[in-house]
Amino acid sequence: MDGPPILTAMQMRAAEQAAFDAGTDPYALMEKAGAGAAEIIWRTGHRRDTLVLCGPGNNGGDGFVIARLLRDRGVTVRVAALGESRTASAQRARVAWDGPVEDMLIAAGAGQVVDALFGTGLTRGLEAPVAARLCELVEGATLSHAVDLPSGVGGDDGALLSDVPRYGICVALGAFKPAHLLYPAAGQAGRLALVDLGISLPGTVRRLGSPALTMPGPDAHKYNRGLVVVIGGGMAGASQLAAVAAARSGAGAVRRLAIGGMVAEPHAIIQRRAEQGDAVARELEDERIGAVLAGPGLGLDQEAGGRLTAALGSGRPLVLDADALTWAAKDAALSVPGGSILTPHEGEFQRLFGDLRGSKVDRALAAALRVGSVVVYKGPDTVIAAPDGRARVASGGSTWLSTAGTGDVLAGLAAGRLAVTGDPFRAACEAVWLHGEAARRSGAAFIADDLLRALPAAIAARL
Ligand SMILES: NC(=O)C1=CN([C@@H]2O[C@H](COP(=O)(O)OP(=O)(O)OC[C@H]3O[C@@H](n4cnc5c(N)ncnc54)[C@H](OP(=O)(O)O)[C@@H]3O)[C@@H](O)[C@H]2O)[C@@H](O)CC1
Ligand SMILES: [K+]
Repeated sequence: MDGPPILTAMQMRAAEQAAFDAGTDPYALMEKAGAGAAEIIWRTGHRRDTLVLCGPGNNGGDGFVIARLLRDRGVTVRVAALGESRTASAQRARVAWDGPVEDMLIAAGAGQVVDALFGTGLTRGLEAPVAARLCELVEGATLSHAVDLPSGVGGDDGALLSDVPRYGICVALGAFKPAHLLYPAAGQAGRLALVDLGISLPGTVRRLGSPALTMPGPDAHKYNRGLVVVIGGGMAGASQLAAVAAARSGAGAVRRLAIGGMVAEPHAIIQRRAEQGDAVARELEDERIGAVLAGPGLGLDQEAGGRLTAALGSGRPLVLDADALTWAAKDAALSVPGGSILTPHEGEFQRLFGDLRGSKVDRALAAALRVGSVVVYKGPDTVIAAPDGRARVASGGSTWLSTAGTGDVLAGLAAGRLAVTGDPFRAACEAVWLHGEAARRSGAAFIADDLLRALPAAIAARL
């Protein structure tokens, strides 16, 4: 679950400063960063003729180190700079490169381009002629690498501050930055690589890693493996997708409370009629219940409100999705109990929390703190945030997930894992990972039902 840390520019600078204070030589760190990046570029580009673009700061310094080390391996390397080097380490790296330095704005292209113009020190978009030339050079190359960050992206929030080309590989130095995983910036690199600089880093915000799941023990039975109740509504298919996802997430038993006709299969899902709030409340009195899911197909009529009110007042661990979030946004009387899991997409998030400031990670964390619950802020870059400040980011998954019913599957997985683990943050992380893995295994043009079939193999892969 714990992938590599994600640091803002300020956190990165603080981590580097702590390493310097503890005796690390700043120039040695630049050499290490440049060597790590050069190794990755060498492995992919080999002897391809290379143009390294160097900016005025330490990112440019990394570029001079990379140029020198590639040339030492026999690569034909040219360097083009944007002005003078302004930091002590960058000046030292520039002196160590004893070849010519061309003007970036008029330099000719090459088969491989390395962008070391700007990294975490970028404070504003590139001037239009610089951005235009950068795009021409990168798009004209067969291989391209952005060093630390694509020049022109806001490292902390993933915004595009000027025109940014699309790179083959982005080589992150020391740690991932939010822009490596948050869109639109995350879409500007085909692949991500990470160079470990060996410095100690804070780990509260991380990339989502693969979970370690466990088999049921010999004492397992359907109730101690987790009992899930899914509250249904007018759209039976949505709550059914969620119920099957909960069952296939490893939970021991799943009940679906239906308001109308029953769904034929699978037979493993127990279906009961519960149309009014008081009937739902009675169903939720069972103390063995490990998670209640409300939202998928719930409805927005008065009776749906009654069913949701019963869930909110049940005292059981909750997962709230879809219509439950719409209800919570429009009816201030419906307060979300702390310790729940909320799974809003962009529109639901906006309706619930309004315009929060900062990056998607910042907004998810602020929302989690406000409701005292885990927030799964969905999208091509899904952020899972806990009220204690932990966050995990899952990005770059299958874009085929943008189809009807996949949100119901995710909500069901979250409820299932919550019943299994009893830990909302862990459950949300496991659910997002399993959802992404089931999508990856389902290939192209799948439908939500296909994800359900892919789940057992996705789980087996992590046992
Ligand atoms: N710290 C370390 O020890 C290590 C750091 N490492 C590397 O350092 C990178 C961070 O370096 P950095 O802080 O020097 O910032 P960087 O991104 O090179 O640019 C800043 C310069 O650009 C300028 N500038 C900004 N925006 C601009 C614009 N739109 N158009 C024009 N100019 C603009 C800005 O000037 P100003 O804003 O004052 O005008 C300043 O001169 C990091 O990403 C990693 O690659 C690694 O070597 C590991 C060791
Ligand atoms: K760069």
